[in-house]
Amino acid sequence: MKDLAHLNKYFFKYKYHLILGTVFIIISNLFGVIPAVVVRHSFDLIQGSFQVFNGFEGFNLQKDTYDLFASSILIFGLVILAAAILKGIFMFFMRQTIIVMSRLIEYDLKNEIYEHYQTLPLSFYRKNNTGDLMNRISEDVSRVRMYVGPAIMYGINLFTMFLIVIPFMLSINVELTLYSLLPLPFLSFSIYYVNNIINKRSEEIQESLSDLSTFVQEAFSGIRVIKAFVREQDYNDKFSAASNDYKNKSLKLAFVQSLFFPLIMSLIGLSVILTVYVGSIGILQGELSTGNIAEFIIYVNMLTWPVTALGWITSIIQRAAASQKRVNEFLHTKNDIVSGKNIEKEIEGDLIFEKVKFTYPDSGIEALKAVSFSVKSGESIAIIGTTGSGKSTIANLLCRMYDTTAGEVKIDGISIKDYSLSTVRGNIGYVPQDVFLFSESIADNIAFGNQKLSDAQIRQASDHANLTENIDRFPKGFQTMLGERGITLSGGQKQRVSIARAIAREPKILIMDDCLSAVDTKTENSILNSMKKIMVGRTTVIISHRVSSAQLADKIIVLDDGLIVEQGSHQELMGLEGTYKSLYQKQIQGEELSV
Ligand SMILES: Nc1ncnc2c1ncn2[C@@H]1O[C@H](COP(=O)(O)OP(=O)(O)OP(=O)(O)O)[C@@H](O)[C@H]1O
Repeated sequence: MKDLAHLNKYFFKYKYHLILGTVFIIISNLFGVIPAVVVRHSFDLIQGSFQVFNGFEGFNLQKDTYDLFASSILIFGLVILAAAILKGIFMFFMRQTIIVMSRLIEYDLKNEIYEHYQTLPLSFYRKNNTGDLMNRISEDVSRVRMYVGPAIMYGINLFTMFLIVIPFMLSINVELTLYSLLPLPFLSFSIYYVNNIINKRSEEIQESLSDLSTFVQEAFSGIRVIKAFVREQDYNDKFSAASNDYKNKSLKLAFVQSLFFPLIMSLIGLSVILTVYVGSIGILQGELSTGNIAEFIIYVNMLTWPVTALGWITSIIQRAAASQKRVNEFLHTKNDIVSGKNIEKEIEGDLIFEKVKFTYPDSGIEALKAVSFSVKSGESIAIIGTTGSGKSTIANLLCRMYDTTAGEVKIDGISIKDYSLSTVRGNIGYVPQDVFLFSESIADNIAFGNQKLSDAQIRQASDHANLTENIDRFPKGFQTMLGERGITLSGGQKQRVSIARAIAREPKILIMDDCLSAVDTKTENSILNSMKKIMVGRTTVIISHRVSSAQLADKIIVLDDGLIVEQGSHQELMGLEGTYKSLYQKQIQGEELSV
């Protein structure tokens, strides 16, 4: 329950909604009681009037009595109608305040979570899968909304209804009150119990449904492989099994749900029977009138829904607390990538790695072991090495996605940890190894690096990435949509859009993480050559498997298992007769063979 305390700040923010809502609930309940009292008077009036009416048998006064009686009943009817309308109006206001408040809190909470997600480091995203992140911001927030809206509303309703109705009942007859209220706690408990079973089974269904969706999504994303390996029948069988599981769970839920209403109805019926039975004894003893019984039946009906709601509210609160606990777990996750001095200044692009060690926190893999190198601003450096040697880790540390385990990364002689994150990342144009393009137009994907770009600037960035020629071939050119609703670019085209995006922001430091692996060596060289123009005045870090792209850099470092094994210019490394040279020869031979 203490997890729900996180929401108190929102109740405070929307206090006027809450206070007004409570007032509206009280007023609507008062209007709910009026008909019961009027019904008692009507019943008693009918009974009394009949005796008078019969007493005037044969006299003219009999008609007058009848008229008086009819007009009184009409007035009572109108009062009941007016009370019902007013109750309805105030119920409308009640929902317009409390349910609206819950929607506002839901909106704020979603924004709070989303904003917080964005501050969290990459390591957080490695640990938690996307489905989980999505669930907490959608499913869990919806459950929490059920607490801040309906549960609060029906909770206040229950409380005020009891405070208003019970004294009325007690003032008429204590014994009748006790008997008619007797089944209600059972009703509440049964609803709580059955509701919990329903929730548990619904969750199982939800899980089964999400398994089913994941299965279908994966099957159709990989349809090419399934068809190529003739695995359709196998997948059909797997789908039927998953679908069957979903069906069985749904049937189990339908069974409990079928019990739900008969259970409520029989307990309510029991209350009414007890009221009529005990009330009739009261009438025989002359303590009660028939009007009292009618009035009590209305009171019992009025209390039935709030009492039913009690069980429901309890299980909503329990679920909301569990959901808020999950939400809080993420909200309390702190971003450990914080700035010491928050320096914000123009940077030149001098890079220094000083005995940098780095171990990935989640896997414990030591990716870099005392790596030292430096690059002057405006120079280019190539990082080359076998897979898993730690090349991308260097890029991650430069973008400050992670902090070093030991040693220091410096930009312009100042520790990267002292700059504000936006200064570091705002000055870096990063082309990641795994290209990610948004489902937007090509122009929007390129301009992502700098939202204020003109069309001419977008075209220029695309020229530098050797991409324009390809784009001009699409009928809609730069406005061509990408992603599910658009076209699919080839691997090499995607990589070049990603390069254009990084160039477009005119960064001081450009990091290209193996981003030309999907183009052939010839295209790679022509891209790198055309990029030479834009590399002027920028520090460029080229991470690659290929010697062909490395040799264009002013400086090359060769990594092996987290250690720098060679460093220098292409000429110097060729002179060393070491790893670089043998890699060079192997790759040149490979290219010659493939020509
Ligand atoms: N996010 C991560 N969490 C845990 N371990 C990681 C993570 N990223 C990389 N590693 C591990 O760190 C080591 C270095 O990985 P890195 O990605 O830097 O290699 P790389 O040289 O860029 O390889 P490649 O050329 O295949 O991209 C590898 O052993 C890898 O398994």
